[in-house]
Amino acid sequence: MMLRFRCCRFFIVSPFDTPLIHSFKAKPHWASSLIRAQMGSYSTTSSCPKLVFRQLFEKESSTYTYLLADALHPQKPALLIDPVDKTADRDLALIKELGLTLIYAINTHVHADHVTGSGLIKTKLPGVKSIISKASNAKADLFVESGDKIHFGDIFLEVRATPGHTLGCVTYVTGNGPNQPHPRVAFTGDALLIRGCGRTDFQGGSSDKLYDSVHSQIFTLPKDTLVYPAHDYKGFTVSTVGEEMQYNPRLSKDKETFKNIMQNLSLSYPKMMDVAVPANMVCGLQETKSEAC
Ligand SMILES: N[C@@H](CCC(=O)N[C@@H](CSS)C(=O)NCC(=O)O)C(=O)O
Repeated sequence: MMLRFRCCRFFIVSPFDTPLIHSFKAKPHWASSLIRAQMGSYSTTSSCPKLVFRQLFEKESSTYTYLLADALHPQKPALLIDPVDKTADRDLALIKELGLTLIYAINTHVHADHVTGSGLIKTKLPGVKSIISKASNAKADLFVESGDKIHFGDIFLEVRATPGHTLGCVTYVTGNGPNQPHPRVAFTGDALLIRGCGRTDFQGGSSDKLYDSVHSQIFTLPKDTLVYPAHDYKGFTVSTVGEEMQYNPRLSKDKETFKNIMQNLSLSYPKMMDVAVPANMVCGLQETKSEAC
């Protein structure tokens, strides 16, 4: 049991190198403990032999798709979080190369800026099941709600409802347990972006709800939890709960300030919105409607 736990630990590596280690030595013992504790919240380098993890990027919509699999399970069951239609072939080729068995195509919400790859993937691999939240009102094979667990091999994701960007947004968090990845990993969709958050001006968006969702469902996770969002527009790849609690320029503020910021974002509507939203309500394949979901 101990061996399995160690095997699945994400190794904490300092994002800083030697000069900071020197400065540790110059400080009293209590100060270095404090710095080490704070560093734990910001460390993002990880390794876990059991968990296959790939962050994949679709550059037109700046979308991240995540591939996860249990490499130690005989079938190597895998899932994709937020696949994009344009990069579905790339992702499926990688899955084949790695000898994984894709079982789920999962969405964090009904996206407005790109078409999901779920439907397309299902036409190519009919055994794959699509998953989305019940609250999204979209078509899929399986619907999840807060507290549900999605198992792939011996690893699972826990579902946390995080409405606010859209009504049906959820965050998927790796399980809390001795044989689960450590630190935990949160796939936050558009609820929490790195140093930002999803807009709240359409699709049932609400800045009031988003603030509550992030503070109650994400900022209550351990501070070293890794944060992987559905988009990044600034070149960031990963953050942590502790880092976003401290430095997120929107969500580290009080609720009234946050609501004011969100009201004044003045973003133009996503270019693909009129195509993407109706398509994503039916798994990304409008022409074949719900049969493909
Ligand atoms: N320019 C892009 C859309 C950019 C955008 O609005 N992104 C959304 C997430 S996708 S609906 C968002 O919430 N952004 C928050 C922010 O602060 O940027 C396009 O035309 O597709």
